[in-house]
Amino acid sequence: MKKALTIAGSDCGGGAGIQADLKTFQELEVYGMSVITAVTAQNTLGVQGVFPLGTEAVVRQIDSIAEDMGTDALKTGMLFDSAIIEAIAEKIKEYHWEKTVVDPVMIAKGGETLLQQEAIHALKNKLLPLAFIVTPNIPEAEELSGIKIHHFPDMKEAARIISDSGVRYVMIKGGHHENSPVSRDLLFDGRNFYEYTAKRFVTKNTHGTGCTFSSAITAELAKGADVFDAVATAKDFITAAIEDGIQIGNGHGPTNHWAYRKRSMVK
Ligand SMILES: Nc1ncnc2c1ncn2[C@@H]1O[C@H](COP(=O)(O)OP(=O)(O)O)[C@@H](O)[C@H]1O
Ligand SMILES: Cc1ncc(COP(=O)(O)O)c(N)n1
Repeated sequence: MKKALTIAGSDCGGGAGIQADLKTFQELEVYGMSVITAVTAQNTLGVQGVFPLGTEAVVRQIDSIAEDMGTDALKTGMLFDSAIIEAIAEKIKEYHWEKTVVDPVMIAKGGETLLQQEAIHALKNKLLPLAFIVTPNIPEAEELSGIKIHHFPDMKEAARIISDSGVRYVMIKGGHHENSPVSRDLLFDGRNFYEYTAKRFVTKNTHGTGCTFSSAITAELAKGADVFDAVATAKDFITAAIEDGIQIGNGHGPTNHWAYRKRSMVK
């Protein structure tokens, strides 16, 4: 069985972070492992507390996995600060991990900070050069590129700038374009652009969409898919998960990780 690792924050509410990643790995039939960078107290209403674990705890978890089991692909999510990012970058180099998906989580949907401002430099300069693919949403792409994204052509310009950091593929997610009838994501390979478009659903149950999407890419890469097939499957997975989103809690409910497999069983 292929293995996938997530290095991210815990969401006790189960919709985002480590919990969303492991559910996605399971649904896509890879063996899931996790390295926790921070524990959050969180629910569908927002983030009530953030408790980082510190670099030693992160490094020791990575070593435990690498020295025994290894992994076929990995993703990073919430990383909290530059010390944690630098420690992870060193480990990715040490273990020659090539299939690294970086989801540059910065701010929760409710506006709470999940990455310190001081860490953005380390993310760009230490982690992105080691990454296979980076998956920013629109505000994250603005932060990484330094330009404002108003329209689709701006996404292309931002992707070009982010690509200069040395990452192989840039995938900018269009989920934040709320007035569009479609959800249009853009992949850039350093030369050409590829669009992944699906129906946009009007729903408030979008907690964990980015985590779920990037972990689905990771699972597919672990199984040996190329980047285009991995992104296409991840897009189908997240679209189904959003369409069947779950009304749990009083705020932004989670997506439904079971929806994709349920549909393929019905077919
Ligand atoms: N309302 C929606 N309907 C359909 N797809 C969506 C919707 N919101 C987001 N998506 C898709 O979900 C994925 C995650 O995007 P996004 O929500 O922008 O990420 P993040 O959670 O990091 O902000 C992308 O493929 C995006 O196009
Ligand atoms: C621990 C943790 N990691 C990431 C997110 C971002 O979630 P989203 O996927 O909705 O952007 C979150 N809210 N909590």
